Amino acid sequence: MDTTMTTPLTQQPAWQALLQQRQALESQSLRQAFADDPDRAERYQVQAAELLLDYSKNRIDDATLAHLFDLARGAQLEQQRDAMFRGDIINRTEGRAVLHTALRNSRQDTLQAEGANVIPEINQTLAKMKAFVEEVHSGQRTGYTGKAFTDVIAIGIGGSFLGPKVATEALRPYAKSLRLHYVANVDGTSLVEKLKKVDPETTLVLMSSKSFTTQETLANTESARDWFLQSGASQQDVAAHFVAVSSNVPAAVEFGISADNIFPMWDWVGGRYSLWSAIGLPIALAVGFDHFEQLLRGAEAMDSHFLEAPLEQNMPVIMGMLSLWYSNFFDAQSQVILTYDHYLRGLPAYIQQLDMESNGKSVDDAGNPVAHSTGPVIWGGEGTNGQHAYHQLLHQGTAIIPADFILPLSSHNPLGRHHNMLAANCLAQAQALMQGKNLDEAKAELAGKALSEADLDRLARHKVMPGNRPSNTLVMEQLTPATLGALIALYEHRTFVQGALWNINSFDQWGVELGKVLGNAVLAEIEAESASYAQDSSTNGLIKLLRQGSLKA
Ligand SMILES: O=P(O)(O)OC[C@H]1O[C@](O)(CO)[C@@H](O)[C@@H]1O
Repeated sequence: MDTTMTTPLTQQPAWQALLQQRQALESQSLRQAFADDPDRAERYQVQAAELLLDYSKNRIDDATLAHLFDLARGAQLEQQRDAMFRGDIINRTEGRAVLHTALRNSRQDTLQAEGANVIPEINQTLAKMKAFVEEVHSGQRTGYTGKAFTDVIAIGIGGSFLGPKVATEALRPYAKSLRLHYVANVDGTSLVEKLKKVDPETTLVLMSSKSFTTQETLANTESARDWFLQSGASQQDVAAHFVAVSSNVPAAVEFGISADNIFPMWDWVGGRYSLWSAIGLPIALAVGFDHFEQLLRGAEAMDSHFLEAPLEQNMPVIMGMLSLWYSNFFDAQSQVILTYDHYLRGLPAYIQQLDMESNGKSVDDAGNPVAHSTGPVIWGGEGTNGQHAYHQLLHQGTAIIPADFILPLSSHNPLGRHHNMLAANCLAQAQALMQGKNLDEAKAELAGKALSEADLDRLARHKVMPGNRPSNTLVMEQLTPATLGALIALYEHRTFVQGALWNINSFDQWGVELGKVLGNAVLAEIEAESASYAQDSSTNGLIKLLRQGSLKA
């Protein structure tokens, strides 16, 4: 089914209504809205898959929400969502289905995509992963000298790195004894520093690359293999220590990975949506296959909610529409993810790739320039650290930066009052953003200080906080494999919702290609016997410096 929108988004009646709504809300005070309506928090709250979203501190009212859902219906969001889950070719620039949801689908035996039933091969791969993880954990599978594995060097980049790394960090309380070390960057320092910590006899090298063409991952794997061979191991021993995950099995075999040690994935899984596939093998090695399965089940619970809940009570839809509301109607150029759990410290970087590589597009499905802004800059970090850094700008900067606060109700590490303090900071930050501080309040704070009227007025102006700064608060009882799975799936679907509304392809990433091609040409120039200096003058000058290794002329 072609789900391409017939009426462009900006020409839909709901878009026009939202423009007016934006004007009407200009004078809205969120602080006043809470004072006027004691039920506001309860009304603007939704629960799904063991997560609770409080979206009451947003620049919305009932009319705004109604128009946003109208806009979603006008854009055929439900039909587009169903097309994705069904396995239609919705990544039309690459001619691919988009079926990360099939990877965590325990309800169906059959799902046809790109001409084949994908469920049996998913299940076979899960079974192969399970067996492998159990063999490593039990010591049945050992290194070439018969010693049990103690460490895993997991090599991959982008989607073949961020998801596994973030999940491994987040699920640390569930960790088994294997130590995971992630290497992504082609900077040799990254690999060298990790290799210093491990013993080749007890180290498994797990390379993940969907394409098996990624320069960084191939270079790191080759260097890891050199390190292994230089330690006294033979070429034959490589088979016991090197494992690959890839959709390009022939390339992995050609690289020298034993066919038994290759875990397949498929074209219909986007890299940044792939942690649910064999790309998640490092997660299963870190925390056990049972916990990996719970991660899948948590994501599946969010999938069911996304598929079944009416738009008005649909968590990913609400979050996606709110995000669009600020991007398109408040000119919010960035959004911040603030995790109040140390184990979730890597999540902002994960969501950054997920959202920015998906929705950083400027042409629509037909290739025409979009008439509105698309993906915002996503950034963030862990609370409370950010409160002593960039929160200043969130509170008093000139830009509106919508924030997502993420908080488990209890900690895996109860330590005195620490969790209460952490949680209080989280709640207070959202409250401060929402209510702000007006001039009268700022002046009242200064009353009694020995200040002239002029100085008091000047100082008070510096202390004013505009308030009305929107945020969501996402809460879970505890960070578990299931709640982590639901949380990540929530952001995947939020990303989808926005891409669907904007009528862009959230599943390709052509923008990363040019740099790769130019990088090869520049590398050839740096390494050439005699450089031709055929680039622009800036690049030529920098190549010259690199070849010299000196700043001297
Ligand atoms: O898994 P691969 O094919 O090595 O790709 C790694 C990453 O590189 C990208 O293609 C971008 O260059 C991402 O989309 C992907 O997650």
